[in-house]
Amino acid sequence: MSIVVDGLRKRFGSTVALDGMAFTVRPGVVTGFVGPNGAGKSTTMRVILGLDATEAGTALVDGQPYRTLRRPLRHLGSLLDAAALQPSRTARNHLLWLAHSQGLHGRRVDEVLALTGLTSVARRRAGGYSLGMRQRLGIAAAMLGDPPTVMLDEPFNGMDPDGIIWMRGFLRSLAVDGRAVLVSSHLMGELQDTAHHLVVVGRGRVLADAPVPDLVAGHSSLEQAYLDLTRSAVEFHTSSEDAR
Ligand SMILES: Nc1ncnc2c1ncn2[C@@H]1O[C@H](COP(=O)(O)OP(=O)(O)OP(=O)(O)O)[C@@H](O)[C@H]1O
Repeated sequence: MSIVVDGLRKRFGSTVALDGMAFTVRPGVVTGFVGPNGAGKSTTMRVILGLDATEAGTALVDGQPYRTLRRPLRHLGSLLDAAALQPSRTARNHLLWLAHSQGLHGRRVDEVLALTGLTSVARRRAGGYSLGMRQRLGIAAAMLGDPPTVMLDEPFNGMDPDGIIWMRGFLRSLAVDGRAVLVSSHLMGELQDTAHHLVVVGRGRVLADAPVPDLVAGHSSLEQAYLDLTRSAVEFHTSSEDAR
């Protein structure tokens, strides 16, 4: 298994962000990570990267905590926040800086620029990029280490229709290559015809974890299946509501 998350628990003050989150992400599969606002998707991804601590549970990448991996970008490429870049650097310099800081060959920079369709704008300052272009740049950075596992938080945000079509094809091509892909979204439609498997979460826990055809069975559409599953989990979970 590429990513294994088990029994994660985390609170922010009285807010329960993760309440026993547990799932696995497998190679050759696009796993959609979906749930309403505040369900705990971003927090889970931050925990996987070792950016947030938990009160309980484990998150392993290739069998190890991410922070203990010697060359982490060669194991897991991730995009959490497309806005997190140095605006005065060109996209190419941003990637070159990242590659060098991680001991990766500069040659890979031109490959990931081509992979994400950014070659013609690579010498522009990243600060002038639209959100959709920043998402592509973030994905280019995630692909620098040619990782077998890719984790993207809301990569469709800010993408125009062309970008959305490109993103869908890109995600599926990663799976065809045999990579494990975890991609979050709070809009079911974005993952239609893209994800093979869905982990549906609400209030910090897994509500369903199944192949897309299994989830759709018995519902009029995938969207309806999602709405039925998450109906009881659309409000934030606070300790005063925690009656268990
Ligand atoms: N740094 C923080 N401080 C306080 N509360 C936080 C913090 N980060 C997350 N939370 C809370 O933890 C819960 C889970 O948030 P998280 O961002 O992980 O959800 P999400 O599923 O990614 O939501 P969205 O779809 O809106 O991005 C929410 O109630 C959120 O308000």
